[in-house]
Amino acid sequence: MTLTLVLLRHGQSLGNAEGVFTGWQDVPLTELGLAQAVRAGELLRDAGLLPDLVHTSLRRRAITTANLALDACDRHWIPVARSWRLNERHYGALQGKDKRRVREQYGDEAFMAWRRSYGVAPPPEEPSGERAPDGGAAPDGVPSARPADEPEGHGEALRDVVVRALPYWTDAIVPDLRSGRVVLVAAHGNSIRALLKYIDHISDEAIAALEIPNGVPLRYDLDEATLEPVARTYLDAVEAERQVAAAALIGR
Ligand SMILES: O=C(O)[C@@H](CO)OP(=O)(O)O
Repeated sequence: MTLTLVLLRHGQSLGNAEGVFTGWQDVPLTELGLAQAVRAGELLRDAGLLPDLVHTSLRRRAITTANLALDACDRHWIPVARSWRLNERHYGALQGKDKRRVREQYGDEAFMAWRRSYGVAPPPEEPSGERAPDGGAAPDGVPSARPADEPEGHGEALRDVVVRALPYWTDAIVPDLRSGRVVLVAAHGNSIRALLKYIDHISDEAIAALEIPNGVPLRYDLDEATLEPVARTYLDAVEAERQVAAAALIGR
């Protein structure tokens, strides 16, 4: 017997479209992102892969994506759980900064180490009275109240994301999987990379090459006893591959 997990990175966000480091900032989906979210639900419906419950981060790009996808496959009513532990990696001082400018200023090596290495954390935020303490203000400057159980964010290496996401995997997601239900996790590029680092035993070096496309459901069949992956499938492999290839151009 296998257990069924579906991982879904949010559709294209405003930060993605503008080439800006987003992290814990709470940005909306673009028109393309909204369409990708609906398409994700249609893919789930067409594959007969209907989630029984959903876990999301606390950011609207993941929550909106889950809502639209679930509506498109008539699973809008399923139970939902949310946690800051599924949030995007906190990008420290880089949040809100233009990726191309950061790459030009600090060079390719630092740019890629901050974005894709396992152990290198982005530079810490400068203390400033004008920003929300969690960097959670939307780009238009409207502050967003921090959810009650969300700690103040600091720049995180992917390693830090693994450390804070794993308790949620073990205590919240795994029990739902073990109950035999199809579990959807709607999250972010780097929080999904963190989960896959653990689930797929990806080495610290190899994780640098892993890119997660926007809005393409990724199905994992896990061995019931060991939780080892038996199969992994993007529901639209062509679109996933197209986006992964395009990711090489981010910041260029
Ligand atoms: O800006 C971010 O928060 C992330 C995800 O969009 O960017 P990157 O892909 O560079 O890690």
